[in-house]
Order: sequence, then C-alpha cells, then structure tokens
Amino acid sequence: MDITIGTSTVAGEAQAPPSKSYTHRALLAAGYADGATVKAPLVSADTKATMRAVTAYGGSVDRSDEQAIEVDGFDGRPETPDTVIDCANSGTTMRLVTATAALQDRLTVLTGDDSLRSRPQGPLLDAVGQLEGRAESTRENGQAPLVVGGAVDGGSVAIPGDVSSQYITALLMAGAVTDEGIDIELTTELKSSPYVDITLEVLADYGVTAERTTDGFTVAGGQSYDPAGGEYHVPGDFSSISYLLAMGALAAPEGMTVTSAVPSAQGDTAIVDILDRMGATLSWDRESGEITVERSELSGIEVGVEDTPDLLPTIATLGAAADGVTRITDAEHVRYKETDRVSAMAEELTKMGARVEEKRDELVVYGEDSELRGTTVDGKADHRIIMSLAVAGLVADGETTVTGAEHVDVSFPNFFDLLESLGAAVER
Ligand SMILES: O=C(O)C1=C[C@@H](OP(=O)(O)O)[C@@H](O)[C@H](O)C1
Ligand SMILES: C=C(OP(=O)(O)O)C(=O)O
Repeated sequence: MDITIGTSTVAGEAQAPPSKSYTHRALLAAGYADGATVKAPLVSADTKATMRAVTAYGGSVDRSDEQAIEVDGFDGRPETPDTVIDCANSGTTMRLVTATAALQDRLTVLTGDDSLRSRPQGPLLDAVGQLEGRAESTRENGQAPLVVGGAVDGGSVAIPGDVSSQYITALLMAGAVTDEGIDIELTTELKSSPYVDITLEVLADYGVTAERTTDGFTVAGGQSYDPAGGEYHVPGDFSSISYLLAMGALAAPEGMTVTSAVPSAQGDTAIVDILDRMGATLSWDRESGEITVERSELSGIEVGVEDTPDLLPTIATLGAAADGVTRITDAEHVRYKETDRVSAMAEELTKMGARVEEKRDELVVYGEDSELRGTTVDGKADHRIIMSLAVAGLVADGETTVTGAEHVDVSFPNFFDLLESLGAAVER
C-alpha cells in the first residue's frame, strides 16, 4: 500500500501505543511461567510472532480481550514445536525464542521473512553451541532458517555485545529456567544496553533475578517465573512516541499532547532530551504520562545512538528539517535492522531534497542545505523508515508518497489513522 502525505499541520491528543519490547518479553515470560495476564499489550505483527512461538512451545494465548491477553505458559519446559516457527519480520522474536528452543532435547526450526532471514544470528548460535546445545543456520551463513535444540542445562558463554543486545536478553530469559543458570561474558562493548535493562526490569517483575557482572551478566538457574498478582502491565512505547513528538515539533503550531508516556527503562526516552537539545518547546509530566510539544525552530546537534538505535530514522528526519548540522554517531549496529537504516535514511531523505552524508557508523544531515520537497520514497518494508519519512512528508513542499506503508503494522498498526485524526492530509 502506498500512502500520500500532503504538507500539513497537526493538533490534538495522541495516545502512544504500548511498548513492543515490553510486550515481547511479557508474553514470553508468561510462557516460561505457568501463565499470566499481559495487560495493555501491543498487538502488532511482531508481537503476534512471539504469541505464535509461545503457542508452538506448548503454551496458549487467548486474544479475545486485546486489552488483557491471557497466556497459559509451558512452565519452563517448552515442548517440541509441531511445525516451523515463523518469526515473520521480528528480530526480537527470533532471538528470544532461539534460546527457548535450546532448552528442549529435540529440534525447533525457526524462519522469517526476507528481511529477517538476512539479519545476523551467528553469535547467538555460537553461544548455544558453547552451552552444548545444537544451533545451526541451514545455509551456514549465520542467518535464518535456523535449527536449534538442546537440551542446554546452563553454563558460561562468551559473546560479542556490539551486534545485538537481543542475544543477551534471550540467554537471560532462558537461563533462569536451566539447572545451572548462565554466565555471560561480553567480548566487545554492549550496544543497545537499555534493552537489557528492560529485560532485567521485566524479569524482576516476574520474580526472576538476573544481574550485571563486571564483564557481562549472570542469571541463576532453577528460578520460576511468577508475576505479582498473575499479571503484567505494559507501558507506552518511546520509539513510537518519537514519531509523535517529531510530528509535534515540526508541524503542530498550536501544540499537541502525547499520552501514555510513563517513565520506564526504555533508552528511547532519550527522544525527549534530544528534542529539547534541538530547541523544541516541550514538557513532560512524568506522573500523568503526558508530553506536550509544539512547532519550534530546531537546530542540528550531535547525538550518539549506541544505546538508542531505533531513534536514528526519527533523528535523521528532524535533522533534515532543522537548521545547521545533525551528526548521528555510533550507528553501525543500526545497519543490522529490518533494513540498513543508515543507508535507507540517507537515500530516501536525499530523494526528498536533503543533503546527507553516510559513513560506516555515522549519518550526517545538513539541514542548512536541505529543502524538503515531496516525491515518492521507498519505505524499504521497514516500519521505522516508513514512519520517519511520513513525518518528513508533513513539512515537505508538495505531496510525499511512501511505498509499502502497511509495514507500520510491525510496531504501530494505527499510525496512519492517528496521523489523519491529528489533522494531517493522508491519502491511501
Ligand atoms: O530487545 C529489544 O526489544 C530490541 C533491541 C534492539 O535491537 P538490538 O539489540 O539488536 O540493537 C532494538 O533495535 C529493537 O527494536 C528491539
Ligand atoms: C529492530 C527492530 O525490531 P526487531 O529487532 O525486533 O526486528 C525495531 O523495531 O526497530
């Protein structure tokens, strides 16, 4: 589906969707438990992939009330799936449930769409091997399809930290139900580390202890997942909030308000500080979870995305509409996402009239030399590229058509409905 955005202003109130990262973890943790109710979950293409995996391992997921998903767990003992697990577009699902597969004797086959089958899984497969499990890429290229089995009892692994933090999350979540637990030694610096903080927070809420060590992380074995009161409540998603705030800062002369923005471990909360540093008028009432923002003159800044890779597309759009230079650094791992997002934003913003320079681990946007104009841009079948280009479309001169816009379903299914309800000119 192509979506065309006209130059527009926005106003009003926008509720942030629930967090994708917390929902994945809460659902899988409920699977590792006897069961739990996941309240206010994100129901999206990616989280449905995790629901499929929990079911494949012998749990069951009742979605009849989408505000409170009832999960019957497999209680730390996953069954052998009776078919292939399709993780679709979701890296989080594939990484997290690879470690689940390693807990049982027999084999699990994991696959995904073209994008997911091109993303790196090698370090996690190697870690399962170090724990004496079986984990292979069918094509022997470190990419899915994967064949994974065990049974892993725990032990020690050494693993790089600069490819994906999801490997660490996977090992911690599965490690808690092994006999011996898992000690993780990081052989390179951890990128995306707030995502491991989210994991530690969810584990604690499910009554599971895991912690940082001097060189990595450790989780004791023999633990049970058991959330207080049998339920878990998912907070709003700050990666999704980044598009809403960017919209407001670029195109809301009368201001707009984002709700469900409560503090949590999400690194992408940094978008509030980034916009503030760029000169946006915004304020965050943490108690009520409301952020108000209004159209402001923005200036370029330097910002490292080592901890916040998912913000790169949003910051690139903001930079293209700001004065001066926006330098996004420490971005190499942003190339391993649904698409290479460093290249994707460079290419597509360039089509819209921005001057952008791409380096291996940096994206530099010369807002001072950019005059955004509407054209047809390729959403690259990547939800974050699509949403960031749509936001750029609000302030481009003329109409911007974004191809493949249905992929917002991965993390923010009602994105375009919401954009329209805020007053933007959206044509499907
Ligand atoms: O664990 C998670 O929920 C995520 C971790 C991050 O990936 P990496 O750790 O691979 O950078 C992030 O980009 C992704 O959107 C969600
Ligand atoms: C990279 C992302 O997710 P995943 O790794 O789960 O595909 C994302 O949502 O931007």
